[in-house]
Amino acid sequence: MTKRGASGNRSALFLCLFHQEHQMTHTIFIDGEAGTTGLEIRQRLEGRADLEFISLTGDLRKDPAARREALNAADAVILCLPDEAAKEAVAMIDNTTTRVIDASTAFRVAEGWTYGFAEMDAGQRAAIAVSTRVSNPGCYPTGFIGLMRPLVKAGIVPASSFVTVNAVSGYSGGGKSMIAEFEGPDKDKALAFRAYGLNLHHKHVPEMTQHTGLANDVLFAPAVGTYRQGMLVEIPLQLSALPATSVEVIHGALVEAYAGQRFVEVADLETTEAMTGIDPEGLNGTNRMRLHVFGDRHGHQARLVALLDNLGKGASGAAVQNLNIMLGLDEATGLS
Ligand SMILES: NC(=O)C1=CN([C@@H]2O[C@H](COP(=O)(O)OP(=O)(O)OC[C@H]3O[C@@H](n4cnc5c(N)ncnc54)[C@H](OP(=O)(O)O)[C@@H]3O)[C@@H](O)[C@H]2O)C=CC1
Ligand SMILES: CC(=O)N[C@@H](CCC(=O)OP(=O)(O)O)C(=O)O
Repeated sequence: MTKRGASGNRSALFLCLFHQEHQMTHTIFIDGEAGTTGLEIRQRLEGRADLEFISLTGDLRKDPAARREALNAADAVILCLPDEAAKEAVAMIDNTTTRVIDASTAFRVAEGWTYGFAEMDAGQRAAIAVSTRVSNPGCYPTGFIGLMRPLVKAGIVPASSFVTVNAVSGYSGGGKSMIAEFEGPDKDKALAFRAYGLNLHHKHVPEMTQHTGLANDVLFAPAVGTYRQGMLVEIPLQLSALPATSVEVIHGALVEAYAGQRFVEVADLETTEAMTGIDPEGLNGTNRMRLHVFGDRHGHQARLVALLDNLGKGASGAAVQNLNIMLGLDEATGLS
């Protein structure tokens, strides 16, 4: 491992470039590297001989000049910042070559950005591969869109439907401030379980609605629990309110939509019928998402449930998957 300035006099900015000794090919800058999502991305990229990293430490982390220089020196940047800082970072890029993956909510329904959910459509992976601006999906939307988009596309759920989604997340979903609330000195004051988003204006509603093709805003009811990581995203469906359908038809549509995908799987109906509960932490540490269709095969109701790690397929894992795709690599490099 050697350490050098990003280029020429850039070393005056104490901009440090860490790289492996051999065949360095792609230079990566993670803006917000010290945050919850940034740290997880860095861990997943650790030890990759094909990548070199620009890293800003100390006061330089938030220094506009140092960030501008890093953003323009990198081949690819991953923004792990609050929305406003992400917008600021994108505006600082004044070249046409730096490729951007934004983990925030800022650009998920924005013109000119590609939604970074590779499995959501046959052409999405190819679109990500050639895009210079990729917005990483939100954690809850990954579960919701994963379940709902194939059903709207197949006409099983009409686009005009009024859909509700319930969810529970570990507290790492709220970033450093929520982690401090649940792990800091006042942790005893944190509720074991709390419903939130009670004003019904959660920031994920636009992307959940737009990327499923639904015409009406989704009614989103999230909650957070006293555990760090992992989530369940659930869509309750009254099948009698839909055009003739069944648990088997819904399950079949999901199986067909995700056939051959490495990171999105559909639990078989025998498995879901035997389940008496579902653990939100069940896929922690992975980039996988598992979709379940619960319900009586001859019944009139179903509960569709996505299980994922909010920091895995819901954030950092997906960001690494998108980076791999954009760099023309096997999308699973460094992921499990
Ligand atoms: N946590 C999750 O499960 C998910 C998060 N996301 C999104 O990823 C983004 C990051 O979230 P998360 O990692 O949870 O948040 P954190 O609060 O844990 O981390 C954000 C980081 O950004 C840094 N930062 C803030 N403003 C600036 C700035 N102007 N310049 C440089 N650095 C700055 C913070 O610095 P400091 O350390 O000083 O506070 C912090 O290190 C958000 O947009 C979030 O919505 C997406 C999917 C899931
Ligand atoms: C528990 C919790 O607070 N979760 C966050 C969402 C975390 C997340 O993934 O938001 P983005 O994907 O949009 O960054 C929230 O509801 O705002």
